[in-house]
Amino acid sequence: MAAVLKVEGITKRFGGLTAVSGVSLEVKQGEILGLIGPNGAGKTTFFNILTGLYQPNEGSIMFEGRPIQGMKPFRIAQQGMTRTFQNIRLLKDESVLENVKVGMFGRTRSGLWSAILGLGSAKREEHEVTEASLRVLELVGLRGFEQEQAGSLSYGNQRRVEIARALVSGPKLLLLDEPTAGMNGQEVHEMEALIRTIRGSGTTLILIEHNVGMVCKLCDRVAVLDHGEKIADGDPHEIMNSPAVIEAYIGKTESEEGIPVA
Ligand SMILES: Nc1ncnc2c1ncn2[C@@H]1O[C@H](COP(=O)(O)OP(=O)(O)OP(=O)(O)O)[C@@H](O)[C@H]1O
Repeated sequence: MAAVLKVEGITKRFGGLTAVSGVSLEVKQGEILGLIGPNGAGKTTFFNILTGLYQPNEGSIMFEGRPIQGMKPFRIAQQGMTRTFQNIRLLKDESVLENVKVGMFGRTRSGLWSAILGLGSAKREEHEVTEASLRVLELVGLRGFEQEQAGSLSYGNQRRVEIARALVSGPKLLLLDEPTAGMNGQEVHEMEALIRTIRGSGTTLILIEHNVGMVCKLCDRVAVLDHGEKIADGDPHEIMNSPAVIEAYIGKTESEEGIPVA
């Protein structure tokens, strides 16, 4: 399988703190890659670098064979890499439909003046954006909710709106930052099914997730960050049993601390 994303030697420093240190990673077409690690390991910083919010101090990023460093976030989204955030970021007073349409910002061809003057091309485009938004709402299971106020939806459904917004432009690679954070068991179960549906529609995914059970069930491969470094990359079940990964999660081993590890 071809690599959709190829990251080599990415480092990001904040003053004296190295949040991401020499990380290399490949993501193949059609796979779900889990990105895990303890709190503060550098996972979100890594997403922020991929999507252009932060510039790395070192390293290179190739997306579909083209370098994307230095591009602004909206340009990277135009290239086909979109994301959701750990904290839900919706226009809570706007309708679900309007929130999803925001995901097409920068993708439309008609200029501001055609829209203001009500020209036919702008109207056609508006219709296409609405149709695309409704299709993606169907995919995430929210058809029928399009006129609801986004802020009035349940937590789980607000996350679905965020995902719909990230999907409406038809990305090749979707980055999900803790999509099940704060969800109950039923919502987690539904999110797993949605992620499978998204992959089934041909989108490659990287998933930051603390729910290890879900990672094992869903991901084809898992990469582990600890203190900014990639300490493992491979089959989810093998990774979860790796001593280095167990130690990263539960701290020092009994040989160092004299405390039996449960
Ligand atoms: N803008 C910033 N300025 C300074 N330090 C930052 C900044 N962003 C992140 N950091 C630091 O970089 C380190 C990695 O943070 P990051 O949020 O990437 O970790 P994480 O693995 O996503 O953690 P969590 O699982 O808790 O979300 C942390 O020590 C954090 O405090």
